[in-house]
Amino acid sequence: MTHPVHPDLLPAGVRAIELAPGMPGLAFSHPDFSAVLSLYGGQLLDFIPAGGQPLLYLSPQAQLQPGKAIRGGIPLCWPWFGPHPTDGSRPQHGVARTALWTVNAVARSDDGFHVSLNGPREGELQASLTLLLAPQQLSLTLTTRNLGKTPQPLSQALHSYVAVSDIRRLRLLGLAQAPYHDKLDGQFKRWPDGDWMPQAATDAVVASAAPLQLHDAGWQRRLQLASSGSASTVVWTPWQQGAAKLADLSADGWQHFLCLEAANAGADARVLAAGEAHSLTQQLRVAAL
Ligand SMILES: O=P(O)(O)OC[C@H]1O[C@@H](O)[C@H](O)[C@@H](O)[C@@H]1O
Repeated sequence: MTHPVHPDLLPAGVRAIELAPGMPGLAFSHPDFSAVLSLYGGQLLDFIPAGGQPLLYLSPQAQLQPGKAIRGGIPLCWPWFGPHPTDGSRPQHGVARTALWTVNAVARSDDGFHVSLNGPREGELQASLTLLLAPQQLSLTLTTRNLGKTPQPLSQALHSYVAVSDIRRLRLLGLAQAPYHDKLDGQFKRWPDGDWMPQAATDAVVASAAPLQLHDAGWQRRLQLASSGSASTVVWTPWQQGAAKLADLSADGWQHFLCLEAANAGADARVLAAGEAHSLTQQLRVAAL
């Protein structure tokens, strides 16, 4: 395969790679971190602070195959989150994660690497993505523009698979008392008070975009998550029984991630007016516990 990005256009520390046949990517190497971005899906797959544990979980069983979604990293659910609102034949979580994205620009500054990608067009909606990969921190902004003449619905998520030492050794702070839709039983509930410790399968669309902290006792690490352009957060873990139904997760894979997704989902789905653009951002920062 000829890589879509000519190596001469890439700054020092960035390499054009092929993740699998037909799946081009970029590999970033910086004194303070390394990262891998798949152009298939516009999906950041890996981000590892130097000498530290990975920030993102990528399933060793992930299928790197055109037509399949990659299990791990930060999949982009766009321009609908979950099942298509009216057409059950369309793919779960939209079309962005199985589309080939193109590189608009890659630059290096004192902050780190700045990447801008162009994504698919679906109907009248056009996607683009910017990433900042910096020491101890990454930030993604998914922008949607309505190129048409009529209002267009949009729901989406930056579906981050946060890598963890052991899901049973976590405390999540920031969602106490927030209303949420429990997708497992269809009920509307309130998030429990105090710190939350995952203890069972969870699939929640929480009506909150408050900053989150994830304390990981096993890795002695604190992750800070913040978002903008969002009023909803999705918290998902399949736990053991749910994971057993996912062919692209190993038997113990569920123990090693918690999905914390900056979203426009549920009641937070948007309608973009003709010509309007909307940006959804998620920022993840690592600190010691
Ligand atoms: O298996 P997929 O399509 O990547 O989806 C994984 C999960 O993604 C979450 O965001 C959804 O809330 C869950 O319902 C879903 O099961």
